Amino acid sequence: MEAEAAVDYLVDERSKAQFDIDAMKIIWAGGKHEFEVSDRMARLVASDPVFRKDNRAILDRKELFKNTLRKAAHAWKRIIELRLSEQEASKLRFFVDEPAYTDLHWGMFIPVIKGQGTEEQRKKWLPMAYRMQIIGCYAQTELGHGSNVQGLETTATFDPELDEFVIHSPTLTSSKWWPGGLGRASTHAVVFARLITDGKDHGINGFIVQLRSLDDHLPLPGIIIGDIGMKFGNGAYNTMDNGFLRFDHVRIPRDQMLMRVKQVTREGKVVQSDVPWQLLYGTMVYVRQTIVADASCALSRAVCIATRYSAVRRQFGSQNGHETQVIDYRTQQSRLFPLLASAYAFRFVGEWLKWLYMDVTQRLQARDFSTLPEAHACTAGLKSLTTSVTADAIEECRKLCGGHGYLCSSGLPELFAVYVPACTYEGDNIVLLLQVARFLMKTVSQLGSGERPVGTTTYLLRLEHLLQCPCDVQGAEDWLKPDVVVQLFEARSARMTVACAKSLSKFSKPEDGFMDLSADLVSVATAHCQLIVVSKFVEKLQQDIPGEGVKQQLEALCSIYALSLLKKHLGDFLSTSCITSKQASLANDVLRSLYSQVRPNAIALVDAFNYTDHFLGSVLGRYDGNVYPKLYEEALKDPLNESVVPDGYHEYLQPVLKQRLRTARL
Ligand SMILES: CCCCC/C=C\C/C=C\C/C=C\C/C=C\C/C=C\C=C\C(=O)SCCNC(=O)CCNC(=O)[C@H](O)C(C)(C)COP(=O)(O)OP(=O)(O)OC[C@H]1O[C@@H](n2cnc3c(N)ncnc32)[C@H](O)[C@@H]1OP(=O)(O)O
Ligand SMILES: Cc1cc2nc3c(=O)[nH]c(=O)nc-3n(C[C@H](O)[C@H](O)[C@H](O)COP(=O)(O)OP(=O)(O)OC[C@H]3O[C@@H](n4cnc5c(N)ncnc54)[C@H](O)[C@@H]3O)c2cc1C
Repeated sequence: MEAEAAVDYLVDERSKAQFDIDAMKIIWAGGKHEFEVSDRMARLVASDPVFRKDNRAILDRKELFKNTLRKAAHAWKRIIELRLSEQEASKLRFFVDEPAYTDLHWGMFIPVIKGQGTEEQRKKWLPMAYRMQIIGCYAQTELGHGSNVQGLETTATFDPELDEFVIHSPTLTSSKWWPGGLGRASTHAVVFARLITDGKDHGINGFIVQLRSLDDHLPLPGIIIGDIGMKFGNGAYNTMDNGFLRFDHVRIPRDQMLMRVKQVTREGKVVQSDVPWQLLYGTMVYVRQTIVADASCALSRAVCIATRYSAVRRQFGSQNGHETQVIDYRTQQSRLFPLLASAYAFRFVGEWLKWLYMDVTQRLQARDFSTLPEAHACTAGLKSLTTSVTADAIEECRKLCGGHGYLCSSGLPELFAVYVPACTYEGDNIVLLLQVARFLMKTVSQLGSGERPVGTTTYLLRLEHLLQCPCDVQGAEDWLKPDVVVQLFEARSARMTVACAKSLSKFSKPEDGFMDLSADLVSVATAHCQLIVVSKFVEKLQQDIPGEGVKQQLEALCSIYALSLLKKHLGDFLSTSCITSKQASLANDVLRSLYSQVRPNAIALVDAFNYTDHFLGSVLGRYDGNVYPKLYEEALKDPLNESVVPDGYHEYLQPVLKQRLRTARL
């Protein structure tokens, strides 16, 4: 095939932008320093051949896993050689873009020891973990128990004679099953097990258990361990060694029980410290918060691919002598631009959630536990909302790219396969929304008792007003007023919450009500979480936003985010009498004009994510838009194209063809 000169097919599109893209890049990254670090690490990874990833879909499992080990080791070598900071190292791992045991080591094993260990335990274990002299994972889920943490079966029985715990898997269903990094790589795990002393069950707790020898990596006596097998998709999450683990009376010293929440004395007495027992779930709160930030990355990545390709792809019609760019179809815009707006919305809510998490952590250190329930509800709810939307959005982006979106070289199938388990891990999304609903029902039920709602539920203090207030939209332009929109989302959430609370109160046993009304409770929790995202976007815009035209673009995206939600959940808004059908129709008109406003800026708005072609891993999303020759190039790399006549022709194709010839002669 003829070699084509490097042409930037998207130059025209970029010249249409009406805002300062460099300023937007900094807003997206969360600051100048963050942008600089992220940009440097992305380039570092992209320029290193060890980090190539275009062959993942065709490697077999063993090659794939070995390759991941190689990349993780190389990443660690670079981190040491370049003396990277923790922030730089974590960005580097992010841009390597391959699930690996290191995610669990840095993302859960270290945080669980930090959060649930005593100072002595932190001093002993963390330095080894930071230097990667031990590799750890987070072993909570069992074959028979995932969502219901209190139902775990693994036991940790105290033996006062030897001052040790005996860790045991009493049944098949108590086998640990799923922990990432467990199957092949980890030397240690924090294992969640039932604490038993003197025949009494004290509920679950974490224990540091060594699994494999530090000399030859063989499993230690009493440890039965392996990988749970292939998961959804080619490549994708199969680079990760999710594992199984059974214990046959494995002994560990008493001081390997993580003792910040509960302690066991030398005599076997259990002492509960004054921190809330829910801190045992603290690592999950931490990770849920990072998953929200990660959702905006995955979503923006898919949207970047679909937007660039939509500007390159032409079908039907006539536009300056060419067919029409598919991005100019209203249907394409109405599917794509709400996703672009959601990417920005999730970025800002993720930033806010990080702040909330830091705030609750500082308060906990100062023994103020008052905001813990809200932090749990926000992290659980936003993890659920953002991952569900992102998973659906990646699939929508695949469809927005037509047939070529289904090719692995589009990057979308693998992104989807890697991303969808986010709806399940760190808490099934429905189970987590039910936690939010429980928190909302409790908040509403306590309103009369003088307990003041805090943070994101403060709007419930204006319940009387919100239950009656009409929507202040008279003309289309009123839909662009942030206070009008926020109040509308508050009214919808408040009305749905109260309606559900009333229905619940009719049940003599609250648990029965929760079972019966659980589908409605999930809708209530969703409405509350959407309110949080809308209001955090609006709050972001009240800050100083530097850069020509940047604020205007973000205002348009914020309105698109809110009004497209309104359109999608119109039933909620109409059935709670929050708006009239006339107002709904005005909102639809405004959405159309907002799409026109965003259209010339669409390419620049996705360029602001600053993704390298290496990270995007997509022929369709290439920065230069040079899609067609590169699709050919990728196709020719497929192993099937290595020979002109396929392997198997002589055994299986030729005989069939010959047989058909004979039949034809008959
Ligand atoms: C593609 C490239 C990859 C590169 C990666 C690079 C970067 C990635 C960046 C970010 C992503 C990060 C990580 C993701 C990556 C990979 C994933 C890998 C790992 C996944 C790990 C796991 O999945 S670990 C296992 C997780 N398991 C769960 O989440 C279990 C869910 N279940 C529960 O949490 C609980 O069982 C429960 C909450 C559902 C119920 O609890 P329970 O005690 O039984 O009952 P109650 O409902 O009665 O609750 C009692 C009270 O406690 C309150 N509460 C509950 N939870 C908490 C909490 N966490 N904090 C505070 N309070 C809590 C609850 O509200 C009740 O309070 P009240 O009594 O007042 O009502
Ligand atoms: C890729 C991946 C990586 C993982 N990594 C780890 C890890 O590193 N460490 C670890 O410990 N675990 C890990 N897990 C396990 C994960 O945390 C659990 O799978 C998750 O918490 C969901 O639990 P479950 O599998 O028991 O689902 P289940 O609870 O069995 O869910 C099945 C269905 O039942 C529904 N359901 C359950 N309870 C209720 C309820 N009360 N009300 C209404 N509906 C309900 C759910 O909505 C779902 O539709 C990982 C999982 C995956 C997929």
